[in-house]
Amino acid sequence: MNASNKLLEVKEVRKVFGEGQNETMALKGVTFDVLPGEFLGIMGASGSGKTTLLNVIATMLKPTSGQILLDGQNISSFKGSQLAAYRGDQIGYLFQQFELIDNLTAKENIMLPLAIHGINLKEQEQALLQLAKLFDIEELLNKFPSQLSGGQKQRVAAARALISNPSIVLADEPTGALDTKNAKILMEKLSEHNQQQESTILVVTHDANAASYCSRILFIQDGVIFHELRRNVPGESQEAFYERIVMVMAQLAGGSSNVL
Ligand SMILES: Nc1ncnc2c1ncn2[C@@H]1O[C@H](COP(=O)(O)OP(=O)(O)OP(=O)(O)O)[C@@H](O)[C@H]1O
Repeated sequence: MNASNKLLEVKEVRKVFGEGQNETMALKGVTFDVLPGEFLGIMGASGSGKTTLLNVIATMLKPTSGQILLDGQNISSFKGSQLAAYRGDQIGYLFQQFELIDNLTAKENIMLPLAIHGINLKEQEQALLQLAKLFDIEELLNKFPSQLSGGQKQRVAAARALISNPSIVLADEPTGALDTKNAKILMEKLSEHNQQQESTILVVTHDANAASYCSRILFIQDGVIFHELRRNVPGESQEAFYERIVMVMAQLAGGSSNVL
């Protein structure tokens, strides 16, 4: 761990797509830190820059300017094997549409990140079983994605994101394709993992219910962070935090600047 104890440092990150008349400035100087063990939510309207932000952290996009440090190391400068190691070992990614591989079983999908990196799968059985228990998918491990419900698929995908014990899990609208009940189950399980294993999770979401499981929420609008909510723990119930999130969202939708 670096001296500052910050896991992730996002510094003045800008991202411009296209040029001239087609230019879109998706991120206009975003700065924030993530501490180890945080469950951080990123909220904002459609087109506000949430996915772009997640993708520059995941190194799927290169920032136009600014820096992103993980454990003090500038990830934007990573190349070759260092970049592959960052993507493979340090990051777990959870997608809205699950992105499971159809012709692999649930177990094979979960183990895939380890297999790709030549890790001895036998030695990881214990980790697999723990995650399968947490996400309640023990009975589903030998099934193929086509045999699973959406909620089950996303819990398999969550186990895959966590199996390599990444430094940070990046989740892009992980409840976006789920019904209310399955969204709640997924967020409860992620929250349990975050609290028990002190995993660090960054989740982009439109959904105030999903966001209410987070310990802190950054609101992004037009490519800048303009508001932050922190759950007051201990003391504040999830319901009370949810109410505060909804209030900020309502003020923003109404164009009010009272929250700033
Ligand atoms: N590859 C791209 N080329 C050009 N413009 C892009 C590209 N990706 C995103 N943008 C633009 O950047 C801005 C931010 O997009 P982004 O996808 O990050 O928003 P978002 O907050 O994730 O939206 P949503 O909630 O709808 O997914 C938008 O104006 C979008 O049109």
